[in-house]
Amino acid sequence: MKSLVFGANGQVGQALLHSLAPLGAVVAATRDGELVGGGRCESVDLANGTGIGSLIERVRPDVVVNAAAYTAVDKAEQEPDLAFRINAEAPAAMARECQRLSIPLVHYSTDYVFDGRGHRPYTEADDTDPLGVYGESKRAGEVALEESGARYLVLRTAWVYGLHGHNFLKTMLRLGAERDELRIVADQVGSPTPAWLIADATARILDQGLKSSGVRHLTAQGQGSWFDFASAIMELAVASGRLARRPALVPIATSEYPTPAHRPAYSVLDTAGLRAEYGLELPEWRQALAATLA
Ligand SMILES: NC(=O)C1=CN([C@@H]2O[C@H](COP(=O)(O)OP(=O)(O)OC[C@H]3O[C@@H](n4cnc5c(N)ncnc54)[C@H](OP(=O)(O)O)[C@@H]3O)[C@@H](O)[C@H]2O)C=CC1
Ligand SMILES: Cc1cn([C@H]2C[C@H](O)[C@@H](COP(=O)(O)OP(=O)(O)O[C@H]3O[C@@H](C)C(=O)[C@@H](O)[C@H]3O)O2)c(=O)[nH]c1=O
Repeated sequence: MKSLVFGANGQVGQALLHSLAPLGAVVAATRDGELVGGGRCESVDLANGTGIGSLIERVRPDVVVNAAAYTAVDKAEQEPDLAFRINAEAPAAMARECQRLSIPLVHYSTDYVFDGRGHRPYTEADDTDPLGVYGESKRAGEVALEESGARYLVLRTAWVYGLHGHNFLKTMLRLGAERDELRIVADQVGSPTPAWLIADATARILDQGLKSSGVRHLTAQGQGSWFDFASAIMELAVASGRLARRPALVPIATSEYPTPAHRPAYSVLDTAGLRAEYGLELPEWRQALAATLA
C-alpha cells in the first residue's frame, strides 16, 4: 500500500511516517520539500492549493493522509482567511482529486468543533458549534469531505502532544524548567492524546481498509483538565529526571487566563464507534503520557 502523507513535518505527520512504513511505501509532502529529520520530499504549499491535485495525480497513492493543518488557535482569530485556506480549501481540493481517482482520504479534525457546553462525551452524531476561527475552519474541512463524494475518514482527535513539535507537553517542560510557579486552567476538560497513538490507530485502520466513510472520534481514554495534564507531566518529568524539580502548580479559572480564542470547557469525545468498527483498544491518557515520556 502506497500512502501520500501531507503535513509530514507536523506532530502527527512525523509519527505517521513511522507507523505507516510497515504497510508499504510512504511518500511525504511538506510545505518546503524538506523533512525536519533530514532529507528531501515532495513540496506543496497548502495555502495556495494549486499543486495539490497534480501531486496526488503524479504519486497515484493507494491512500492520501492529510496531517497538515493551521493549528495556531489564538493566531487564527487574526488570520481567518489563511486558516480557512489550509483547513478547509486544501482538504476540499484533496477530496476532489481523491474522488476523481477513487483514492480513499484520511483527514484529522478537532474537539474544538464543539462549543463545550455538554456534560457527557460527545458522539459523532452531536451538533457542532465551534467557538473560534480554528474550530470553524476545521468544521468547514469536515463538511467539504462529506460533500465531496470521496471515500473518506475524518478522525476527530484532541489535545495532541508529543516529544516533537509545538504542544502543551513541551510548553510545560520548558516553563517548568524556567519558573517556580505555573498557573494552569482547571475548568477546561478534555483527553490528552499523543501523536503516536493517532498514527498507530491510523495504520491499524488502513491495514483493515476503510469500512465506511464518515467522522469518527479518536483520543486516549478518560478525561482531565489542563491542570490535571500539567500535574501528570510534572510528576512524570521529575520521576524520569527530565526536570530537576517540580514547580508549584496553581489551578485557575479560564477567566484568569484570557486568550484571543475561546476554548470549549468540556470537549471529551466518545470513541466507542471507532473502537467497535475497527476493534481498536485505546489506552487511558495517563498511561499514554507515561509511555510517551518513557
Ligand atoms: N495539535 C493539536 O492539539 C490537535 C490537532 N488536531 C488535528 O490533528 C492534525 C495534526 O495536527 P498536528 O500534527 O498537531 O499539527 P502540527 O501543527 O504539528 O503540524 C501541522 C503541519 O501542517 C503543516 N502546514 C501548515 N500550513 C501549511 C501550508 N500552508 N502548506 C503545507 N503544510 C502546512 C505544518 O508545516 P510547517 O511545519 O512547515 O509549519 C505542520 O508540519 C490536524 O488536522 C489538527 O487540526 C486535532 C486536535 C488537537
Ligand atoms: C501555557 C499555559 C496554557 N494555559 C491554558 C491555555 C489554554 O486554555 C490551555 C491550552 O493551551 P494551549 O494554547 O497550549 O493549547 P491549545 O492550542 O488550545 O490546544 C488545542 O490545539 C488545537 C490545535 C486543538 O485542536 C485542540 O484539541 C487543543 O489541543 O492551557 C494555562 O492555563 N497556563 C499556561 O501556562
